[in-house]
Amino acid sequence: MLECRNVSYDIKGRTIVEEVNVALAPGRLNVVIGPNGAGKSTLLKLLTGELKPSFGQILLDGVELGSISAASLAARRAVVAQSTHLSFPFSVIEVVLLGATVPGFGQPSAVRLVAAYRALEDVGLSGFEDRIYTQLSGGERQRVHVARALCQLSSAENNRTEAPILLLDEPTSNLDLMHQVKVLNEVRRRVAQGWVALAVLHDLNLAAAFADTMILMSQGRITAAGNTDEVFRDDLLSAVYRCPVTTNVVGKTGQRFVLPPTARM
Ligand SMILES: Nc1ncnc2c1ncn2[C@@H]1O[C@H](COP(=O)(O)OP(=O)(O)OP(=O)(O)O)[C@@H](O)[C@H]1O
Repeated sequence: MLECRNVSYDIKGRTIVEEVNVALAPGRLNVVIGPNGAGKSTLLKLLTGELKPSFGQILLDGVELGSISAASLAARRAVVAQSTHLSFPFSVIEVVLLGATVPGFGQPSAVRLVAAYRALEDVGLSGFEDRIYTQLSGGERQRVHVARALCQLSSAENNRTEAPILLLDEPTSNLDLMHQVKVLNEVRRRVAQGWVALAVLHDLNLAAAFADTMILMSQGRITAAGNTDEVFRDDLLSAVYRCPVTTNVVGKTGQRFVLPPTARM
């Protein structure tokens, strides 16, 4: 269980995450939505340990995140950041293996290599192993980073007793529809195996299709959290996004969706 207890984060005299309480349990895909500047990435960085809360606590299985060693944390949780710049001409397989070369893993390299090939297959990049990362398209690069995170957690799998934790900041922002679905299906597959997962997504319909729990952020606070029906309310979304939102339900599946206002005018 990864938990935020009454967490606030201040920078330059401004509170950008305020009194957030979240408990991420294994076996559920948590999706954070909200407008630009709502504090989503900051919350994710607090959950990764990259930022330290100004107030409150981030706990991993009851232990303060800041007191866990970098190596233990790396064996347990993987992060896909909103943007990652790599300027060296690494090959794709080298980038994916970066995720599994954290000191202390103690795994034979063959295990890591198999995990890396599998992760690339999972994100639709089989055959890209020897391509140069800097020469890939934006969507291909993004999928390499998802593969790196999956490889990191799979490589550490053998000596694991606790649930792996996957934290993703807009992992599908550059992906076409098929790859959005592919990547989120792979995340869901891990969630079904008991992983803890949280993804920040901007696409509300993608969020509704894949989330077990939606967390709606606005102005640094959690405005609503729950299943899609609880969060996808016209009044709530219209107020938070400052734009008239009407939600609908797909007849056959009952799945909620949002149309951009212009599409209905
Ligand atoms: N290092 C920083 N210094 C000053 N302000 C910051 C810093 N990091 C974030 N902020 C501000 O905090 C607010 C929240 O930023 P954050 O990146 O968490 O938003 P977000 O919800 O992820 O937005 P987006 O959807 O645009 O990615 C923004 O107003 C941002 O400008």
